[in-house]
Amino acid sequence: MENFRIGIPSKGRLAEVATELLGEAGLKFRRQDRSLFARVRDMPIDITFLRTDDIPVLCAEGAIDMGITGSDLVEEAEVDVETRMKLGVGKCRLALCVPDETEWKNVEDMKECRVATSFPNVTRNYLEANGAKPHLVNLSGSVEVMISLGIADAIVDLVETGSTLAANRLKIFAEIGSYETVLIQNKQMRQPELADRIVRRLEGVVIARDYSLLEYNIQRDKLAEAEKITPGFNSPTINPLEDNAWCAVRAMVKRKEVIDVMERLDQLGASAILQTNIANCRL
Ligand SMILES: Nc1ncnc2c1ncn2[C@@H]1O[C@H](COP(=O)(O)OP(=O)(O)OP(=O)(O)O)[C@@H](O)[C@H]1O
Ligand SMILES: O=P(O)(O)OC[C@H]1O[C@H](OP(=O)(O)OP(=O)(O)O)[C@H](O)[C@@H]1O
Ligand SMILES: [Mg+2]
Repeated sequence: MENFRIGIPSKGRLAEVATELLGEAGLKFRRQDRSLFARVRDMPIDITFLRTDDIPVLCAEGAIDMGITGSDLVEEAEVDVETRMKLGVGKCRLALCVPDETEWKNVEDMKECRVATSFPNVTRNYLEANGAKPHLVNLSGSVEVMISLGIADAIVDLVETGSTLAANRLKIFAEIGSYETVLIQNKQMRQPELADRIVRRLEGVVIARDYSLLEYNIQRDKLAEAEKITPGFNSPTINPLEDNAWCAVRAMVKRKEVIDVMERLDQLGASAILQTNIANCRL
């Protein structure tokens, strides 16, 4: 049987993100200079390096069995693929943006305007659903300068920090959607067991990146309250201590909440509160 194929971006901001994720999930490969293929060590899998925006259609057509790309590009491609999981990286929003000093009050006002974008399908669907029939100017990049070049009145583009908008004296008028990097798969999967194995491995890495392990000692009569602060992924692990009035608790906590949770445990009277980062996990 032919090797299973995973398509990942050959360049751009998602190229390294995808390689790193797969590597942490134990799918190791080395890309030779400019080569379009790499074989995964000890697994019947080939990695194909592709343009990020071609990955959805190539996956739908069966050129690759799975792919890593942006969910914005999946939506724009309007193809029939299955999204297996969100990868917790590459988060951004697609927004309709206008000059800072705009006089428009809402999207319906923008009936006859010219909109520059590299997302024509999503843009048309959104504007038509909101009662506007725009003239679309289709571009593949540098969309933000099109208003000052005089060829558009508004743009639809990705926003992450908002610094590109600010630099061009633009502001968000309406948010169209939130997106992130995803793992997609062809609908007629030839090797579903292998696909599930890859998903499980990636889940281990994605969840581990998102959580820390918190351990602490707490008086038994305060345990119920402590458990409310750290309910864990399923439930916390409780162990007895030599002093019967105390017990040890171990629970997974969202990394971005760790500081706040530690503070609340401290206030409750917990001691020896330790945070450990998790490299990988199976839950
Ligand atoms: N700030 C951002 N701007 C654009 N895309 C982002 C941003 N943050 C995350 N992404 C995601 O990355 C995808 C773009 O990936 P791509 O491989 O084209 O990277 P790139 O760095 O924009 O490359 P290029 O220089 O070819 O434009 C988007 O479709 C989106 O899913
Ligand atoms: O909100 P921000 O953090 O400023 O990020 C958003 C900007 O980043 C992307 O451009 P990119 O760097 O991919 O350049 P490109 O236009 O050449 O694709 C995107 O198209 C926006 O212009
Ligand atoms: Mg780009």
